[in-house]
Amino acid sequence: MIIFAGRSNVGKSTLIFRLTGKWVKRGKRPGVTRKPTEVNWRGKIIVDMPGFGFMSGVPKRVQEKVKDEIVRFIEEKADEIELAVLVVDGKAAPEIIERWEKRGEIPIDVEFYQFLRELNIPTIVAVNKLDKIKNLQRTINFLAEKFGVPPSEINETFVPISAKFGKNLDKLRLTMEKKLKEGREKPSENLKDDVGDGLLDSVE
Ligand SMILES: Nc1nc2c(ncn2[C@@H]2O[C@H](COP(=O)(O)OP(=O)(O)OP(=O)(O)O)[C@@H](O)[C@H]2O)c(=O)[nH]1
Repeated sequence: MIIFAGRSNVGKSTLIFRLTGKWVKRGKRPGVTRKPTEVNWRGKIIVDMPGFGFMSGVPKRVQEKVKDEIVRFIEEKADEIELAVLVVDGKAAPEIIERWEKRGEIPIDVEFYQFLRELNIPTIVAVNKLDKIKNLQRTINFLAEKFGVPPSEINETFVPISAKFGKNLDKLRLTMEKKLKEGREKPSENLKDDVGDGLLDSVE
């Protein structure tokens, strides 16, 4: 299972169409609460998650509910999810992140990325709307810093694309295939042992 997630209106559906040739959520009105939509593609299930974050005309209470449902879905399916593609609007994301930080809140994209990594789900950030980004390198570096991605992992994590204009999608496909092949990081078992040891140490 591969999931596509991101704020509302970042271009998730356009991207899934570009990659799979399948339209998800046809005829949907923006901001309408809905369930994750699944399509079959090359023997895999592709899931388009509902958009999270601000949606014009949607009460905050509903937005929170959507977010909770997404989190629950991912936690329940964590073992089945081989890859997550977090789609961000490369033009809007830096401004939104700064706005949230100024308010003293953790930006939802940052929170979401870290949530996926905590679940050990391999994650790619598709930096969409490349056609509108003025300084690409600066944007990527900014996002990497905020998401806590070390410089050595930037290339395999952030892929600038334009879903609408079909730009750089080959790079995204290759990166997705690479991550799928690599699978999950294995050290979680050792990590668990270490954590256990640490706890025992402190008891003794
Ligand atoms: N300029 C530009 N616009 C894009 C690009 N990709 C998508 N869009 C536009 O962004 C808008 C939202 O695209 P959708 O694919 O519906 O976005 P979504 O993330 O599925 O939206 P939700 O259903 O709200 O979650 C549409 O008007 C798209 O045409 C891009 O690369 N560049």
